[in-house]
Amino acid sequence: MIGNSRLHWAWFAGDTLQDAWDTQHFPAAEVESIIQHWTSGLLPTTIFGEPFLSGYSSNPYLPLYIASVIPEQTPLWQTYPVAHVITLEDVPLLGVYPTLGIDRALAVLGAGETYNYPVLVIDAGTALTFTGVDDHRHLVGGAILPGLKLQLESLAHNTAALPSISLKRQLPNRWAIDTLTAIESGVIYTLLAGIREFIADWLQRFPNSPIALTGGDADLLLYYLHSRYPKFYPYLVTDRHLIFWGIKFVAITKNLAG
Ligand SMILES: Nc1ncnc2c1ncn2[C@@H]1O[C@H](COP(=O)(O)OP(=O)(O)O)[C@@H](O)[C@H]1O
Ligand SMILES: CC(C)(COP(=O)(O)O)[C@@H](O)C(=O)NCCC(=O)O
Ligand SMILES: [K+]
Repeated sequence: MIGNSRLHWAWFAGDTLQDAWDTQHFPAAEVESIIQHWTSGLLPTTIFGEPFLSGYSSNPYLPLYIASVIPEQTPLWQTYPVAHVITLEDVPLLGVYPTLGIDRALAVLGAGETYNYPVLVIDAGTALTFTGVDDHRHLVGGAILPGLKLQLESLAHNTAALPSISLKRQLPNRWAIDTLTAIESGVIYTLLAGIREFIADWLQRFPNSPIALTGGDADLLLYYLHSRYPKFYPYLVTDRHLIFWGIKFVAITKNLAG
């Protein structure tokens, strides 16, 4: 999965997830040399210090399923001889609109297949997105806002006095009396209040629907949500692999591997 912040990798043997990890984006020349390694059977076990297809060393023609929200990066990986690019047409959801992000479609499909429909996915990635589908796999809709890191970075980058901060696993004082806590408080409590509204509205329409959290900030967000809104506890799950479950479903049902 080519996301806006980084690449998300999963290695499947049959339909069993063996390993999952993230790497940075690679420049074109680097991608070319990675693919050369794969196709020549010389598989590096680490790239830039990240595990990379570790444990996998025999068959260089492992099929590669690609989903991407960065159009320019997709063709770089398509030079691999058994690359399959997953597009919205491959995803068995009804009522999608043409520009819906493939990550959102796959995550909500993966969530529905794993936790049942109807389902709401909250993806706390570069952007934070809500994506809901009903029990007929029909897209209800969703929303997009800047993710946690993006909110913090945009404050730091567009002001003279505000520093760049990262969030801790602890709720700040709402009524802060220092700058760092004031930023934390503003971003966290506003985000949580907004998320609460979306969840409450969703549960009103679809009582008992599971709500699946994914993306780089899912664990932190779940911690905050549990602390602030314990009544949502029974509905919330975190699953970092929703998109991979979606890709697996598409790959198996469409038999994309041929
Ligand atoms: N090592 C990391 N690199 C980048 N982002 C990270 C990392 N660890 C946690 N994060 C958090 O994950 C978020 C990005 O989520 P992710 O799901 O990786 O994004 P995307 O799918 O858009 O590439 C960032 O907002 C950041 O706060
Ligand atoms: C909203 C997104 C930027 C989220 O990307 P991410 O944060 O996961 O990298 C991506 O799903 C996207 O480009 N969507 C297209 C617009 C839409 O979904 O309506
Ligand atoms: K853009």
